[in-house]
Amino acid sequence: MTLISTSLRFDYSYSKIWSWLSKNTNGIDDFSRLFFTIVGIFAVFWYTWMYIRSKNKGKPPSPPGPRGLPLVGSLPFLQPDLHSYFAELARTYGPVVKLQLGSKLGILVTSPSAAREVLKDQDIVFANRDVPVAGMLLTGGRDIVWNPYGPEWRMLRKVCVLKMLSNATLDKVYSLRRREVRETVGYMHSTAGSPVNVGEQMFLTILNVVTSMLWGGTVEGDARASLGAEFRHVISEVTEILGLPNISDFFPVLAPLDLQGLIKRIGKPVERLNGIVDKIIDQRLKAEREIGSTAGNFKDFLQFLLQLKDEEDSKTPMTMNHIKALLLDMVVGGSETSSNSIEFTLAEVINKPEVMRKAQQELEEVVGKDKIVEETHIHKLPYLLAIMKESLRLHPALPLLVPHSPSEDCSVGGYCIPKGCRVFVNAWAIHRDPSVWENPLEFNPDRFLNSKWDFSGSDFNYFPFGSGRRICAGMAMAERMVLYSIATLLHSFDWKVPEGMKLDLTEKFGIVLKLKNPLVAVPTPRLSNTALYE
Ligand code: HEM
Repeated sequence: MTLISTSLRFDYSYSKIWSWLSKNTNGIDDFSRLFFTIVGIFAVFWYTWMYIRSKNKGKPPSPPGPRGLPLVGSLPFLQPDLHSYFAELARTYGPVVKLQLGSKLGILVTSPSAAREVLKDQDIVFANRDVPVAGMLLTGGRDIVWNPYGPEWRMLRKVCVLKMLSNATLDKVYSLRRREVRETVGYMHSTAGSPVNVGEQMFLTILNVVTSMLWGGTVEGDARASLGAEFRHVISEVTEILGLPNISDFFPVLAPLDLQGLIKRIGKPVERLNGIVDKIIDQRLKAEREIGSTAGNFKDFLQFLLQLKDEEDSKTPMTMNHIKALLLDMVVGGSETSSNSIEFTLAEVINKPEVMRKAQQELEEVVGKDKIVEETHIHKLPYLLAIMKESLRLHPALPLLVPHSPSEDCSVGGYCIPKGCRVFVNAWAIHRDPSVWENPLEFNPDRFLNSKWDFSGSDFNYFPFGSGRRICAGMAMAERMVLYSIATLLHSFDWKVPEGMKLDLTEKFGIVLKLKNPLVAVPTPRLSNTALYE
């Protein structure tokens, strides 16, 4: 009986659907039409949901995060200072946060244990980059910074870390660092009593060191000075644009429209940078043709790289494009990072006169007031090292590192992290975590005296140079250059802000963190013998 009535009901329903679907609208009942539409939609959703559930069975959940708007996600809510905005989101949602940025998924990592999972436990999985459109324009993604993890990246990194920026090579080119730092001291002495734009001076110093290491023999005299000023302009333009959220990255289909005009804006400085590097390489090749190769005696990195290219005996040969990309990495990656760090350090020290006194006292004991600082002194200056560490804790040059990207689906902090997303490890926020650091916002170098923290990236409470395979390739050079410069500036001068001006330590986010308002300070010579400033 039940079977017959069920079958009759089914036949009845079936014929209703059929009459509706076949548009046989004779006597259509609006109610059943609506009913079957809803049931149909519900069935589709239900099957889809069951399918996704069965596929995701056993998979960890997605990280929590703000809901965002349809299509654009959280893009309209991004704030200019991404590092502090991301830290705020972490306070609301936890150490692993999901942030939908247009069609791209961003993952924010803001705890030492989650950072360890990304940079150590799953180092290889996360060793890729999500290359921004602007980064592609700069080097075609073929340099160390943007190259995916693989043989090409390994070859470039080996050349850079083991040959060009190794301690042994850096020792060989100390005279270049010394010459540039002494020149800066001489300039500051000649204008003593007047305000100095510290960041600008230190940028030129570092840039001259880096470029003399790279191609020192080629560009000399006035050309070198004007090249320095031009480089500063184009490099700060490039790093500024690299740090801006670009709609073309979040909606690749819209990339050709360049809606914010960022690609157009970065085009000019990139063209100029490429033009300068091309010209320098051409001049060198011409000189080698005319005078003959100087292979054998180490002259500079360009000579070394051209030699490597000619040898071409490895499986991953060095090409001219690689050489250009490496030179650009050194110039762009090495200059602003170091000079901004020196500027932040000096600003913090000026803000704390007792720290300046303590550092100068240490310098007097180790160097004396009748000699100049040499790089060999820096290993004997523990308080100065503590000052550098504390400055990089509060103001890490790359506050979100260079974003990493996983090569496969994986999990972090118990959450599912999909392949290809953009992972921001917020070193800046971790360095200010009150559960790790006492009075985290206070500049207090003492916390690093006799401490276990170093720059090796083995402790995930403190990693200003990153950690793991993608750790900074120029760490050895940065450490020497920043310490040597700070030691020399504090040994040679007393520093104060100009009368009537206030020291402003506000930061401005960019791929490289900077002071919002450049540090302008007045140096007063503190060594009695003027010969020590020549
Ligand atoms: C105070 C100065 C510096 C700081 C704080 C710093 C910090 C960093 C950080 C945090 C990263 C990213 C690590 C990651 O993604 O996990 C990085 C990458 C890099 N840095 Fe530095 N850096 C500095 C100076 C330099 C210098 C002087 C050079 C070269 C002359 C340099 C060359 C590079 C390169 C090539 C990479 C990319 C490494 C890769 O992707 O394999 N950096 N740096």
